[in-house]
Amino acid sequence: MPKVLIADKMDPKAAQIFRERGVEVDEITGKTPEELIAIIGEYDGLAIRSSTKVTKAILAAATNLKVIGRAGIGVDNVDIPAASAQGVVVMNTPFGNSITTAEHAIALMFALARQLPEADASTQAGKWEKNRFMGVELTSKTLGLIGAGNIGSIVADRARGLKMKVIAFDPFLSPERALELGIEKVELDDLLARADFITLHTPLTDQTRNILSAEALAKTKKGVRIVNCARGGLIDEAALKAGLDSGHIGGAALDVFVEEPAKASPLFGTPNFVSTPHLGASTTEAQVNVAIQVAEQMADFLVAGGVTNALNMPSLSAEEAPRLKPYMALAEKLGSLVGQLTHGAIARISVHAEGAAAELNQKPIVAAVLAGFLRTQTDTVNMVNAPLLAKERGIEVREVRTEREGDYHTLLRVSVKTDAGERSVAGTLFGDSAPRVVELFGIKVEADLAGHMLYVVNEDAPGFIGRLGTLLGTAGVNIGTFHLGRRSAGGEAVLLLSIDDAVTPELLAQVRALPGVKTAMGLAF
Ligand SMILES: NC(=O)C1=CN([C@@H]2O[C@H](COP(=O)(O)OP(=O)(O)OC[C@H]3O[C@@H](n4cnc5c(N)ncnc54)[C@H](O)[C@@H]3O)[C@@H](O)[C@H]2O)C=CC1
Ligand SMILES: O=C(O)CCC(=O)C(=O)O
Repeated sequence: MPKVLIADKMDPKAAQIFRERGVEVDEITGKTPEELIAIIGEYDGLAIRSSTKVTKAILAAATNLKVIGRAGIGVDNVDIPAASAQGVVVMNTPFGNSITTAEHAIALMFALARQLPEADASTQAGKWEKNRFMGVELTSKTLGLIGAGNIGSIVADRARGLKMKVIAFDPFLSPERALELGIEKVELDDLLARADFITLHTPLTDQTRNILSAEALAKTKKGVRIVNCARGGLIDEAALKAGLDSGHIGGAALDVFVEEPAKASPLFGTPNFVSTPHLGASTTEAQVNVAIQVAEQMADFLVAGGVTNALNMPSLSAEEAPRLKPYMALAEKLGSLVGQLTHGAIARISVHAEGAAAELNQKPIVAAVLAGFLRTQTDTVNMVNAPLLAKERGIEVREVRTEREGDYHTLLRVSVKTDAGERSVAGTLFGDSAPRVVELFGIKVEADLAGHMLYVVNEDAPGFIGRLGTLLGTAGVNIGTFHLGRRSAGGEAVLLLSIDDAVTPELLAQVRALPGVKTAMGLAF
């Protein structure tokens, strides 16, 4: 039974779903990295929010880990390249907390417009400072969105309901989508010059880090009010403090900080500064949503092989998974076969799906071919890191589909291009489930690829099979299955034999010494 660790506080629905789906679950929150390292080795899955930082060191100790599920959107607390390199799938829940976070941005906008936190503190301190707190209306003001994805779009919708004019800077926002959202797409400088309120809704990337730098803040309208519910690091905090102190910035509300947890900040205590401790996603509704979603996604993966919302692997629904499973087995075997039979640098691997195979999701099939192929070179490869490893090794990967059936109802062909040219192997599924190789470098065969195998290429001549059989019998090698194919009578022939034990170097030397043998190799699947 797969075992999952819930390492951050999560709605109890998550644990309930894991159990219902046959996944054992431990909830151990608030651990230090060292404590997590000590226990992570026993888990197949790790469910987190934003508190747990999944570093290289934690991954190195996570020897059984197959999936990390982030109950939320941002995955900047997970070292995704390290997870991918280790073959661990990383999933998030991209929509479950968007409305909640958008509402928090709107709440903070109101808090700034009416100085609600300061007015509250003053009133509860018995001061009744009615004249001190003069606010502004949101109606007719210009809201500048930086980032108009899921959350930005919801903020835009709510702001339009509040009769604000919404402009947005987002290089990836299409004019059609802007029109649909009823917002004006602008350049950043234009937004800075026109916005009365600015809210940020982008991930933290090299392009967005300090997008509100000292220079950008200097271009804003005097009195601008700024809200960041996305990620710390989008705003230069020192420049923000200077802008608030000088009065150029009329107010700022941060839910997120460069350093979290933010227990001390020069911004704390600054007039017109409002802060919350990364509460954007903290509503009952959002937490139930993300807990259910992350548990279902992780259970789908661990129990049925379904992949949803993965950041480092192609999607594969739990419904598709059973249909794809035999194809993935075939793809891995074909990849492994060409990997074992090919020497030297590989320039390209092409995966060609024909007939029924062409109707399927090709991404997992291609990843399985690459994993099978690369496993002949490294042990640490799986479907998650295989495309990355192939890229690192300079292998071009091609995907081809032909829906028309050829000789077989369904066929996968894997071709490798090396300095010596291009060669291919092909396989089909018998009864839609049993993988069989049906072509080996242009020679028709029909073999299951399983266990230990002896591969021999020889000149087709009478008596050869008898001599080989005698040699194997004398060497005490038991033959399980025997598959034969030839290019033409008297031409090149190929033999694939399954045997009980691994082929020894001594046996190979004897086989290679038989008259007519061109190549002999031991294979393992
Ligand atoms: N405070 C909190 O508790 C929460 C924070 N978040 C954060 O909110 C942010 C936005 O989330 P979503 O809207 O779901 O993400 P999304 O991926 O749907 O939208 C992000 C938008 O940013 C845009 N973008 C990317 N690079 C840009 C650039 N250089 N300049 C301008 N725009 C750029 C993208 O085109 C996209 O439209 C994420 O960082 C997420 O982690 C999300 C949920 C809760
Ligand atoms: O889980 C949380 O409280 C933080 C949510 C968040 O930042 C996100 O989903 O990106």
